[in-house]
Amino acid sequence: MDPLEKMHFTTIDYVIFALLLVASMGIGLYYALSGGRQRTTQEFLLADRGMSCLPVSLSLIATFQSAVAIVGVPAEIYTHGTQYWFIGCAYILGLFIPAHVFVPVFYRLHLTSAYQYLELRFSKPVRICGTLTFIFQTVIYMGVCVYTPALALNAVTGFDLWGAVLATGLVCTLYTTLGGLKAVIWTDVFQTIVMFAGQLAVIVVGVQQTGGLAEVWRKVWEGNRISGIDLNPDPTERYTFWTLGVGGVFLMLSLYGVNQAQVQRYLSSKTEREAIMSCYMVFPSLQVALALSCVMGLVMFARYSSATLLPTVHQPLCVLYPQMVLYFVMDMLQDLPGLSGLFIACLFSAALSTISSAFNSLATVTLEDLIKPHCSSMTEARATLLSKGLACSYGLICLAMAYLTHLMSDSVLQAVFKIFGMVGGPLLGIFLCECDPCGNQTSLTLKPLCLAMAFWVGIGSIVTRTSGGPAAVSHFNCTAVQLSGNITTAIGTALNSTAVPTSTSSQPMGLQRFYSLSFMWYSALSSFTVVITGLIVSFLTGPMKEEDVTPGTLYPLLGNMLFFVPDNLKQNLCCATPLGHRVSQQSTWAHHTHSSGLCSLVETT
Ligand SMILES: CC(C)(CO)[C@@H](O)C(=O)NCCC(=O)O
Ligand code: NA
Repeated sequence: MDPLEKMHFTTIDYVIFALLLVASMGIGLYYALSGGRQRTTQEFLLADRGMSCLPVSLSLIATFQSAVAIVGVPAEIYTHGTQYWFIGCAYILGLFIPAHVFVPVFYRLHLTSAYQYLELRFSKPVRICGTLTFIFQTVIYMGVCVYTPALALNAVTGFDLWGAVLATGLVCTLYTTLGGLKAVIWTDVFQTIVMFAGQLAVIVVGVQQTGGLAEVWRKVWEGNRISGIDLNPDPTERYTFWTLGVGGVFLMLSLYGVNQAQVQRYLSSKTEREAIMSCYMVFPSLQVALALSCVMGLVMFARYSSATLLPTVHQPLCVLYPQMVLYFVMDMLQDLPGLSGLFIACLFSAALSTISSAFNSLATVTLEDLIKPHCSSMTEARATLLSKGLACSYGLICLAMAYLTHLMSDSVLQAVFKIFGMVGGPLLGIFLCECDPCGNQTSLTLKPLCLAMAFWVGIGSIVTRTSGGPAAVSHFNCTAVQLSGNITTAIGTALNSTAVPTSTSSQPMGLQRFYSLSFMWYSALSSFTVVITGLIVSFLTGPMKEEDVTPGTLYPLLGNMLFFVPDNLKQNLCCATPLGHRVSQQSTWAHHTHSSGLCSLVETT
């Protein structure tokens, strides 16, 4: 089949896609009309703090599993082999630390916004800075999320690009504004199931059409796509065990530990135990999600590794990065009506579940951190109305951001990882000061400096196009066919080139070398610089006075690590800082702390 020829999309496919939108709207309407009918901010933004762990955990994975991962990961596996799969190792610490360090601290403080924590621990300017950083990161991210599936669908089926963007953006805005966080979480549950079903269907059909599991295995093995563990310490190497397993932990922490979208879900849990449980339950579901995308990449490779299986041998199969997966799916499923619709629904489910979380969490931080502190007399009814207005406005901003994404040209998965690292990394660094009882105000004034450095390496790599090794295009010998006029980065796959690509470019030198740092390290690098400069400055300027530390805002890291040391010795080491239990008890804690000082308190847990 000619890659430039648009593929057929039957009525059943359109119906399935429409059903997804209708069902999501239905869930939104249900929560607008049931329960407390979304008349308080507690219900609209925090689902009445009554959620149980199963929906919360599925919603947690849906938030950062967007169409970017669904189309980006298989393409990554196809071109670079299975090395990326090792990011699964980062999930262990990347979820264990949030469950036991961040969740208890945030939950016991009874927060609404994660950035409230920054004011309790440090000061108001730090909180504002955190909130603005989050808004910046999320607004860019949601543009990419809504644009990616629409572009892929447009390129392969000719479905109107802006029609798809408008449909997803508007439907999502509507159900988010109507049904609040309850609707967001329950649509996430439904959409996660559709997402898994769509990917599974493609894998099953793909394996069957390629000639069975053994055949798929033989082809990916012969094509050198199964990567062993790569322990190369070079930080400019795109994917190695270190970039994925260690750098990935920091990426996971910034997403699952301190990102408002996720923190809000922990806070909406019925009890602290449920919140911790939901974090644990993310682990298996996230492994399933990762395995599905990786296996899909392998099946795709197996199918196209041999020229004889290609529909048209004379035409090189060259597809653009985001479209590659969709091309594969449509090529395979076109004779099975309904299944391609299911995959399109899977792609849009992934997008909807991400942008709905973005709208709700953006409304929350804007109201709680930017507006409420200035209007203390606002009534509950007004605040709820305002938060609905905010959710709706962010929905419209999302459409504008989709247009901006249209003008960008980086590979989407890379672009998203770069944004997460550049913007989310420094923010994670500030939150990591949770474990540093001595951290003071002054130590955070250097934050802009660290942010500047994170941006320097990120922007430098975008401008010079170097991060994580040369672009895939240079690996393969191919004439790039441009499916869409606006994207210039094309990923080519030569028909017969199944050998592992050889790196052709010379070693980068000097600044070039700094820019070519693998983007998987961005989060780790920027959060580390914040922590290290923070430690040095607070050491030089003297630690924060004990009575200035808000009780419950410190995690007794040293105290817990030295669990084998007797309590009285720990007191002398000044590392037994208590963890507050509830905000209602805060006054007692405060009283206690002010009269006796933090060090004399023995940990009660
Ligand atoms: C968060 C991870 C890394 C977990 O595997 C993954 O879901 C991911 O790559 N997410 C970012 C890209 C996206 O928006 O889907
Ligand atoms: Na999603």
